[in-house]
Amino acid sequence: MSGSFRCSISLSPLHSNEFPRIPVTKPRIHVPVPKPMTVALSKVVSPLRVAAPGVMIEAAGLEVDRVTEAELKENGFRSTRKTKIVCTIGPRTCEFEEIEALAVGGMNVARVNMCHGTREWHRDVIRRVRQLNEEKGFAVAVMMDTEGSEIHMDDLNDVESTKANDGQIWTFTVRAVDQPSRPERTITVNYDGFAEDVKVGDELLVDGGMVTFVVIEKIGPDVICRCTDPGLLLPRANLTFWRNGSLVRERNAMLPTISSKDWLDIDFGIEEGVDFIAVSFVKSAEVIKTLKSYIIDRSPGSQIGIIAKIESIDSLKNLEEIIQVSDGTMVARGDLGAQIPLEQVPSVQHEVIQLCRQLNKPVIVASQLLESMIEYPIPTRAEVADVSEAVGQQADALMLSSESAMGQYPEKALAVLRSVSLRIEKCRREEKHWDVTDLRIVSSSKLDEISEEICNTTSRMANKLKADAIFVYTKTGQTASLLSRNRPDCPIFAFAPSTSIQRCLNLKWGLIPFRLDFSDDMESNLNRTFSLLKARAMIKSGDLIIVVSDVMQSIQAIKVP
Ligand SMILES: Nc1ncnc2c1ncn2[C@@H]1O[C@H](COP(=O)(O)OP(=O)(O)O)[C@@H](O)[C@H]1O
Ligand SMILES: C=C(OP(=O)(O)O)C(=O)O
Ligand SMILES: [K+]
Ligand SMILES: [Mg+2]
Repeated sequence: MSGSFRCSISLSPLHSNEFPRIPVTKPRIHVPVPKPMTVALSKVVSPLRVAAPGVMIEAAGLEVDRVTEAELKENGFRSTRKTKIVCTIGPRTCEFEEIEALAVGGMNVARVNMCHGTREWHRDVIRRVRQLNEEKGFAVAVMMDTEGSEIHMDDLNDVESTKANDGQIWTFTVRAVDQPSRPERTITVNYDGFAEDVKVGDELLVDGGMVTFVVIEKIGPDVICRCTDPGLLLPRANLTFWRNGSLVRERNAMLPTISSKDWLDIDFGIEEGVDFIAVSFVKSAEVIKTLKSYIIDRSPGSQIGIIAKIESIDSLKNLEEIIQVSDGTMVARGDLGAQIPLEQVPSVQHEVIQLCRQLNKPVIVASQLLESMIEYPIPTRAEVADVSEAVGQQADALMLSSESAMGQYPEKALAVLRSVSLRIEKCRREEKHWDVTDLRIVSSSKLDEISEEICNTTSRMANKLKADAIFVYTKTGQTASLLSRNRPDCPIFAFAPSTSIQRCLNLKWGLIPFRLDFSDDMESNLNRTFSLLKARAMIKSGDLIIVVSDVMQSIQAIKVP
């Protein structure tokens, strides 16, 4: 299947919250920003809601993210957004109201990056997300991203950035330099072997080439460099070094994927009950397996999903095994682009997305999607094209990094992701792209294979019959996931018995996760669900629903009574 496709162009807006027309000649002036979901939210009044305004109570045992509920009502069933959105929480978005604004704007997963900030800072953020979920009826999942053993600069004494000019001489050192007495143009590096690994003549790339130096001399722990490509040095920026046009992987290639600091962060993540742990610089499947058994030992029955970040050369060599053992993957294009030639990044993205789909794992496309929106209120056309490509390739999720962590327009960036997703998904539906992909069998037992075939058939049936929704009653989330993998036209309402499964399903394409206690009696489950959803005006008589469950291996097509 190819990620590119044609799309007919309509001149009138399709949805009130769709991406606005962009002026062609004068960029960055007075462009209306897609309307946030707040208006729709005020309409979400249901008989089940009995507490203070905006607070959803589990009055009758059915919980759904209230923004999703609003989106469903506003856009209609088939046009509900399928592509999920991950937002990195940073200094710009860490207060309760700021996180709430992102949740209202459609954030499905909040990511904290342990590379920055203190554990206390992250704890506060995680707890605010949880509080928001509990008090306001969101189902935002939390992802903790490890620092990993990358080589990076220190935090620059807490200054926001510092400029390196052409020809200037800078010292990169592994000495512990006392902060106040640090000489000018001296940067400390976190990796002890750094000075030994580099050689005179090596190129030192900051953040994959945002600033470049050449090594001119080594004096013990100090590496003296001349700036050859000037630019801004940012706190904790990543460092790679290159020799004769190739990435140098000396002893640093032997650094453990999970450092001792990462293990402490992982303990912290387990204690705080995060939903996902994203592992930076994964090289092999082994590390994921080790982490999984560690988590099971520490926290039996834990639902924490492990996301493998594809951002190193080594991960590309072991791609399939890594994806196989992980619960999801992130195409971490930032560091990936510092380790392989930039022009190879798009094809790696395409390959990882395809492979994840085949192996039934969710995939996130990350980094620089809307980089210019750190500073500007609208994106560049090229960025919109990049987002469109990722949505067209049917990635499960898109991620904001600096745009939401420290940019000036986090909510606008989120609105752009939302509206581009809606638009491109609609194009795909109109083009009927659903019948082209041949999915390989992923199940290892005959019983699972039957479920898998049921899911494939269900999706085809739902597309052909133009069903309004697929309902899936899923105890582990697996059946829901197999449906999502088919990327059907209509939304998949996934009823799961726990809030942790509900949150984990939030990362998967097209799944609308509900928390619902259900029994083995499908008829009573259905009657109950229909009446609960009808009471909330989420379905109506006559809607065509295809129903599957992992309790009973069957498919039912039902008109809502
Ligand atoms: N917890 C935090 N505290 C301070 N700054 C942060 C935090 N999280 C993110 N940031 C800022 O947002 C930027 C983008 O975040 P991210 O993409 O996660 O990190 P990085 O660019 O280091 O890979 C970071 O470079 C940093 O400046
Ligand atoms: C998402 C990425 O990882 P991080 O932001 O942690 O460097 C990346 O490198 O693209
Ligand atoms: K990280
Ligand atoms: Mg990275």
